[in-house]
Amino acid sequence: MAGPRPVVLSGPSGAGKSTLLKKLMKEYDSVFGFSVSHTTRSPRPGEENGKDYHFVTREVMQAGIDKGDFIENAEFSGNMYGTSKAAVHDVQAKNLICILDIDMQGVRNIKQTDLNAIYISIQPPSTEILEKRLRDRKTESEDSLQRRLRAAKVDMEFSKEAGVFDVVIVNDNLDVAYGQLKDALLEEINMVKKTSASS
Ligand SMILES: Nc1ncnc2c1ncn2[C@@H]1O[C@H](COP(=O)(O)OP(=O)(O)OP(=O)(O)O)[C@@H](O)[C@H]1O
Ligand SMILES: Nc1nc2c(ncn2[C@@H]2O[C@H](COP(=O)(O)O)[C@@H](O)[C@H]2O)c(=O)[nH]1
Repeated sequence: MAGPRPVVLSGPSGAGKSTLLKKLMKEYDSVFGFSVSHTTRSPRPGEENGKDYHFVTREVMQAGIDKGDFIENAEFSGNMYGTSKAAVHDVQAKNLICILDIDMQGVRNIKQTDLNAIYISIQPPSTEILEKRLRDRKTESEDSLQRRLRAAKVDMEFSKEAGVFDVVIVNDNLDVAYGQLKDALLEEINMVKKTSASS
């Protein structure tokens, strides 16, 4: 479908993707729409089904994958995650910039599609700071935290691969990182604003 280019935000768990994208969607609520993924993990306190994720069982998720309902799916830290075709379509149908928050397997898979996305990697200043942020968030068991830190090491290397990401943002100071994210998306934001003003 023609329309604004989707934005893929990726990077280690705990790097600050959700924090940054929530700020963006708050400031530009009529410009961005979130691609609500499916996952088999349990909801965290405050997370809403259908808003943060579609929380489903493995059986339901696998059935959807087998039916061809997903653009991409991956196993991360012991759970399944995936972007359904409907999640992206629902946002694009409103002429909004679709934001996907996905891991590096998702990035590789989305790159094989015709989505023509803008790829942005959000990285932590260091593994030590990442670990502190994840621990302070208090959402993970020790086992899940260790899995996420192992995945983070691979992800931090992946972000350095030439030609994968259009922009790599180190989220040290939140306001600085947010400014960099907005700068990277300014052209697309202005395009959507212009289109909605003329319609
Ligand atoms: N620049 C920052 N400085 C300090 N703390 C931050 C910063 N950015 C985010 N945080 C905090 O770090 C924690 C992890 O951030 P967040 O949940 O946004 O990460 P994430 O990349 O979306 O993780 P996941 O992939 O697991 O969903 C949160 O508690 C958040 O408040
Ligand atoms: N490949 C995909 N990865 C996804 C999707 N939705 C989220 N994610 C990534 O999973 C991890 C963990 O998320 P959490 O909410 O359990 O902390 C994180 O890196 C997300 O970016 C998806 O649909 N596909």
